[in-house]
Amino acid sequence: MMILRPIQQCDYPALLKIAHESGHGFTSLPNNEELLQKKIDHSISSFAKSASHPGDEGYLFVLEDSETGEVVGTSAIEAAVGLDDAFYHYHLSKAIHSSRTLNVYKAVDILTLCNDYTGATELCTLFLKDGYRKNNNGKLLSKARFMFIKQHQERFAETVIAEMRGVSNEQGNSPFWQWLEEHFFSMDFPTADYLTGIGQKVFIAELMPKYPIYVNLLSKDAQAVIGKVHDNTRPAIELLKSEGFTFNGYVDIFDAGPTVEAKVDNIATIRNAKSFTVKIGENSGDTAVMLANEKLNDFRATVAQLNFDEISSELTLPQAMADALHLQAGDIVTATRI
Ligand SMILES: CC(C)(COP(=O)(O)OP(=O)(O)OC[C@H]1O[C@@H](n2cnc3c(N)ncnc32)[C@H](O)[C@@H]1OP(=O)(O)O)[C@@H](O)C(=O)NCCC(=O)NCCSC(=O)CCC(=O)O
Ligand SMILES: NC(=[NH2+])NCCC[C@H](N)C(=O)O
Repeated sequence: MMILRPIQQCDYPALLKIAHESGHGFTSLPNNEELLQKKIDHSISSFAKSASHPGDEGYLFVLEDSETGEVVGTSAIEAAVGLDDAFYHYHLSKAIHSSRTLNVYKAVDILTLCNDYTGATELCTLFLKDGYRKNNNGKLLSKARFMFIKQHQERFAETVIAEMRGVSNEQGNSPFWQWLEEHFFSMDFPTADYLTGIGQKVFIAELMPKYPIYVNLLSKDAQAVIGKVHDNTRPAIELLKSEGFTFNGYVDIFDAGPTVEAKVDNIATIRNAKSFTVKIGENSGDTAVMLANEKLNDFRATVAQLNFDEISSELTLPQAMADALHLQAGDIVTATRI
């Protein structure tokens, strides 16, 4: 069984390995042992804390193969971004340059530096090991976060965003960054991304062009990747689109990857998931169902093929599955088709 749960101290070696495997542009998992250890500590204290509104909490989940005990993936939620450091985006908008007299009409795209998503909840750190990219594992990692948000809405903001990894190659060259580097910085993309990941984002943003940039003045290669995702990130953005997330013109200031957004009440899993009372017994069906207990620091979620009656107020779970989800007969489980 694949079980999603909050990260624990003993997961440190697995997290270090994932930080290595996730590669360039995966900002939230830099190869920095001290920072990764801090992330674990911060997550454990966030799950343990009582919170009545979104603050600086960060919730880091891991996916464990219960048969082998191996940790094969991560996903995370930042309760509110930009509350103690500035959180930047470029916003893509249009300006019309027209002259009736000369019969000229031109619509030009403009990138403007902004902090519009300050206070939003951010989904991040979605990564699944190669051999495990099958059997709904990616869906579980991405979507179980919405069950957690549904159960603890007071801990999260009304707007939920995700910054998707933008285009860069294996060596870590990003066409958008290339242009910035040439004109404003003397630092490569992996270094800028690394500094952001370890929290030195403000220092970099100070060097960014402050005034709006006309997109048609950028190199053709830079223009071509604005709002485009890294090939490996296509499944991640598809998963969010299936939940109702949309692109509203906000892009990353370094690689121009798109940020997608949804209002919490419009997220499909949050709308569709329901609470059921657990019954213990045999259940062999063919509906793929995502299930989660309703605990905080003992949160557990999985996906299983079940006989699933959405109208009923009860859901029958085999003993082994109930055990893996830390549930007993009579407990409440959140469930939805996946
Ligand atoms: C993102 C995951 C975890 C997703 O796992 P899987 O690859 O197993 O997912 P999947 O179930 O196969 O695919 C999910 C959906 O995307 C569709 N899909 C897959 N590949 C596609 C492609 N090339 N183009 C269009 N759609 C595609 C599938 O058909 C499926 O939709 P249907 O079910 O409809 O068929 C993994 O790919 C991964 O670890 N990627 C590398 C790391 C990465 O770039 N992570 C995102 C960073 S950005 C981030 O972390 C913020 C975002 C966030 O936190 O959510
Ligand atoms: N445009 C970017 N590179 N943004 C960061 C993308 C990666 C992802 N949001 C993370 O958690 O690290």
